Formats: sequence, C-alpha cells, structure tokens
Amino acid sequence: MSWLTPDEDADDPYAEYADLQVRQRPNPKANRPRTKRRPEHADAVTGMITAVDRGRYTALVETGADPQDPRERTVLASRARELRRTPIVIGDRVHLVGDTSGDTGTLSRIVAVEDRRTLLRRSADDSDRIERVMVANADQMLIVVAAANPEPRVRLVDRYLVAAYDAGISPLICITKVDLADPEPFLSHFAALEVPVFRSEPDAWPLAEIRESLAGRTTVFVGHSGVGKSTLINALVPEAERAIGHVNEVTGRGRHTSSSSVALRAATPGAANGAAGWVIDTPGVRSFGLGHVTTEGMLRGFTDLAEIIEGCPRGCTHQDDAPDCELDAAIADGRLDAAGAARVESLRRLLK
Ligand SMILES: Nc1nc2c(ncn2[C@@H]2O[C@H](COP(=O)(O)OP(=O)(O)OP(=O)(O)O)[C@@H](O)[C@H]2O)c(=O)[nH]1
Ligand SMILES: [Zn+2]
Repeated sequence: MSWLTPDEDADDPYAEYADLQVRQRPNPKANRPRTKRRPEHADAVTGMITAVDRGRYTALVETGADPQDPRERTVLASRARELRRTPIVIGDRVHLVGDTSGDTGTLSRIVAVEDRRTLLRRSADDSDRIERVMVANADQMLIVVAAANPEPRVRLVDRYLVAAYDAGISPLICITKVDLADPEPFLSHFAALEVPVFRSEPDAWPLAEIRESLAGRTTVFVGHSGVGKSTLINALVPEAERAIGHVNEVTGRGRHTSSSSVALRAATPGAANGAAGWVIDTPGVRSFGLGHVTTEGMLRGFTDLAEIIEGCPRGCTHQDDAPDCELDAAIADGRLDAAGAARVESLRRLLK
C-alpha cells in the first residue's frame, strides 16, 4: 500500500524525520537536569493544536471543562527556532508565548511540546522504518468503513487496527451504508477482537451511541475515501462543514473546505459523561505505512496474550509456523478458550 498523502508540514518535510533520528543517538546530557525555563517562558499559556498548515499552527488556549468559557480562544502560532526539528501535530499540548491574545493578525510562538500520552504514527511505506507522527494524545480511533460502495476490505481495516494498537489507542469501527449490503459477513473477521461496532445508514445514524463513546475523549477518525466519514462528522459536529462527495475529476473542485486534518469539538448531549469530545478528522490520510510497527508495539492491544507470550522461546515470531510458540501451547492446554484462540488467530493475521 502506498503513501498517498502530501506533507502537512510542507515548509520542512524532513524536519520530523531528522528529529526522530537524532533522538535515537545516545545523548550524553540526557541525565543532567534540564536548564531552567527562560524567564520569558514563565508566562507561557498552554494550548491544544487543532490545525497545522504550512508551518502555522492553530492552538486553542484556556480550554476548560466549559466550552462557553469566554477566556477560551484560538491562537495562531509559529514554532520557536529551537523546536524546528520537533514534530508538532494535531492534538499536541504546547506552551505558547508572545502575543497569545488570539487577535486578528497576531502570531504567537510555540516554545515547548508536552509529553504525549499516545502517538499515532505512520511510515512512508511498509519497508520504511522511519516514522512520521500524525496525531498526538488520541484516546480512540474510529475506523469508518462502508458495507458497500466502496467495497470493504479486511486488510485495510487490519492495517488501521495495527496502527491503533501500536499507538496505544483503542479502536472502534463504524460500518456505514448498511442500507446497501449486509455488514455481518465482513464484521465477522473482527469479532474476536471485541472492537465496539456502530452500524450506520441514512435514516438510522447511530449518533447517540457514537456521542456516548466520544464524550470526554479524543477520537481520530480514519477511513478510505467515499465511506461516508465526512457525512458522519458533519452529523456529529454540524459546524464542521466537512465537504461531502467526491472531487470533480475534471475541474478538481467540489470541496468547500480544506483537505487538511483538524480537531473539532463534538458536543455530546445525552452522554453519560457529559464532557465534550474531540474529533480529529484526517482527510488526507488514507493509508498507513506500517514499517515502524514492532510486534511489541502491537501487543499493547493484546495484553491478555502478552502474558502468555512471555513463555515463548526467544525470537519467537508467534506465527502459525513458529516452533514452540506458547500461544499454541495455551490453546492446547485450555488456558485459552475458543474466544482466546480466535484472538490468537486475529493477532497472527495482524502481525503478518
Ligand atoms: N447509501 C448510503 N450512502 C451514504 C451513507 N453515508 C454516506 N453516504 C454517501 O456516500 C458518499 C460519500 O460520503 P462522504 O461523507 O463524502 O465520504 P468520505 O468518507 O468523507 O469521503 P471523502 O470525502 O472522499 O473523504 C456521499 O454521496 C454520501 O451521501 C450511508 O449510510 N448510506
Ligand atoms: Zn510465540
């Protein structure tokens, strides 16, 4: 699968690679205490990155529990020179200095990026081990897939699942267009993974259920073109106005909004945990190179099997043909029941 996406940070497309490579070298200063923050940074405000466009970052600052809080504002920022090799992506929590009023024409400066809880990454392609960061601090990934038109592909959903598990993000599946085809045969491939599934069709959008799971969390939406992801996001976040339908192939027009990633606040009325949720739309991202993914990374999504795997011989691939894989022993001696065995099968498929 190829990497079809243009760089979102087009001013310096290699900055992120450079940073990740540099950080892998041993750092002799690593154990020294960090130098004190310069005084000018003492009054930094914290913001969440909601959009990135050619070296300009949009951050929402002073966001609290109350979306009506009048202090909350959108600030445009560039990054400080010392961060020029640091990837800054949607969902990052950053410290901003300078003019953080958010007034028209002002530009503030990002001076620090906070540690990330999770990090969704991709590689240029499957043989490429250099990773590129896509989204920070997402809790969930909603994989949108159509029951038909376009025809669903198990392998594509598998790849999203791998990326999510590797990132430490919980996957969810929304299958759209169930008015066009019975989704159950396709969904049966994922049954053992126990991923929550929402079924959607024009007159029966599962908005209440989706809102329930968005509440208080940050959810990145992914899906192949045409599956109805924009339709769904517009229903969840009406002010998002994400363009629906295909680009006219002759004129190239037809989209009313930009094709770059954004974070959108989704109201979640009626949800048990009433807090708003964040929806991150990634329109440019239709495939993930998975060259950076390791078996250890993947196993974060299979904590139950990870324990068993500790008993495997060193270097075990955990595949069907792996000699003495403890997973096979656990199925044979009943430590894993039928559902567990099905999870092993799914894990093996994802590891391929
Ligand atoms: N029959 C049917 N059509 C749907 C459904 N959901 C969306 N569509 C249609 O599918 C087409 C594609 O929907 P979009 O929301 O633009 O799909 P997308 O995933 O955002 O695709 P891109 O905009 O190319 O990224 C539109 O014509 C929608 O009206 C559904 O549940 N059933
Ligand atoms: Zn094994």
